[in-house]
Amino acid sequence: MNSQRVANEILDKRGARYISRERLPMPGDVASRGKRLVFMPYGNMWKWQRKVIHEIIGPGNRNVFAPMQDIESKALIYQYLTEPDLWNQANARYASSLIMSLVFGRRTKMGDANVDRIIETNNEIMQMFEPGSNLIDSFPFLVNIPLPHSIQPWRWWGDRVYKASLANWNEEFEGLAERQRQGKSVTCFISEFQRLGKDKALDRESMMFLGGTLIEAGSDTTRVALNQLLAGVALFPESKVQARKELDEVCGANAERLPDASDIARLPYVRAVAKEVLRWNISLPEIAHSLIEDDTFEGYNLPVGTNVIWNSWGVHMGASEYKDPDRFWPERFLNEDLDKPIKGHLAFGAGRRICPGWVIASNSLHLLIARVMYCFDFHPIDGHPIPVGKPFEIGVEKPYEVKVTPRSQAHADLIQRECAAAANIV
Ligand code: HEM
Repeated sequence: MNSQRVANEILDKRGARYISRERLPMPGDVASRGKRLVFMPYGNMWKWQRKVIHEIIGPGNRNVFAPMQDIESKALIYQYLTEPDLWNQANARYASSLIMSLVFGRRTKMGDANVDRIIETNNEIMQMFEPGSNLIDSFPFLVNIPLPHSIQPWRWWGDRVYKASLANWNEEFEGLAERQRQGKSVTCFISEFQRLGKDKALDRESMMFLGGTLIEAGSDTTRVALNQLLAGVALFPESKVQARKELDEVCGANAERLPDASDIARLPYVRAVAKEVLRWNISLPEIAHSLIEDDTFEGYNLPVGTNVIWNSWGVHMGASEYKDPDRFWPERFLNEDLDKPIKGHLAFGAGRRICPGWVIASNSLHLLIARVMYCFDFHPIDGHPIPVGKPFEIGVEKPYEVKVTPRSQAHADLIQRECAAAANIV
């Protein structure tokens, strides 16, 4: 699907039909045993898990998790101030720590061993998406042939990733159980899940996959969005000037105080930046939906089982969809849909499989953008042009070079005063 019009017609308006996922035997069956929500076909288990996620981290509970967004964004800007060259690792730490706090109630530092292992297995899952990376996604019938394990190399890889994922998540479950025994646990997705008795409905392995999938789905995406922000502001500094007009009005032109969550309603430009960050030079891949009954669309016959996918780069960077698409220009989102974070782009997908973390993700972005744009300047570095016009690399290495500096001494002092404690992760 090469336009938002068609994607919305199909995925939104006819969403109940386009609700399943493309069958990907390697990441879905072998490496997940059908238990990773992202690859799960439509059915009772998928419906139940989506409902529980909505209940626990949906719009009704946004305030429960707001303190985590507050403390992690403070820790991030403190790291920008004190270790500016490590901005990429700071972004990764922020994203991992936020989602880990949300799911297991545990903050994480740079170089956290289990986070690194989780990122590694997640990268392997992403590699499984790449065309030609494995035989069974091209020839799915192979997965059902009872061949000896020794002649199925795809199973060696898939089984290893499956076992590694479970071992990583088991460590988090054990850690949480220990904190609960010691009376040191904080409210998080899994503790709410247990409090509501939802754990009674799932075997332990499925519960581990549910928690683990949230970690996987919520960390890289947030990190990549942050990388877009820094590049967009560095290349198009007029966005910073506009953002600061409203930020200075609300928080003072001389670093009087940090923006906080209660300011966001008065910061429309910041909310527009969040949408532009998700659109501009989009780097994350899309995931196909699959049709559960026959359909016809504008002359095409689409039988049950057809996979449909939106062309994320083509839509978001296409001149037929957006004026001057290469320009990081948040003003384009200052319209009647500004307060609908999922409208005007497809970065969270669409329809019944739309990202269930979009409320949390949007709130995180709003607070972060307000604080980062209020306090920091970003500049391209001579001899290291920021490569736009194709998606940034989404691996853990720096996708580009950028210079991070505090906006003024007063802003640096403000960060020292208000954020040092948040960066002290024990
Ligand atoms: C900037 C941040 C994020 C972006 C850009 C993003 C984007 C996406 C996209 C494009 C999809 C596929 C949607 C579709 O098929 O229509 C998705 C699915 C998903 N996302 Fe996110 N996401 C983000 C953050 C999060 C967070 C914070 C969480 C968890 C708290 C999360 C959990 C999930 C899950 C569980 C799925 C699978 C849904 C399903 O298959 O039914 N995401 N996300």
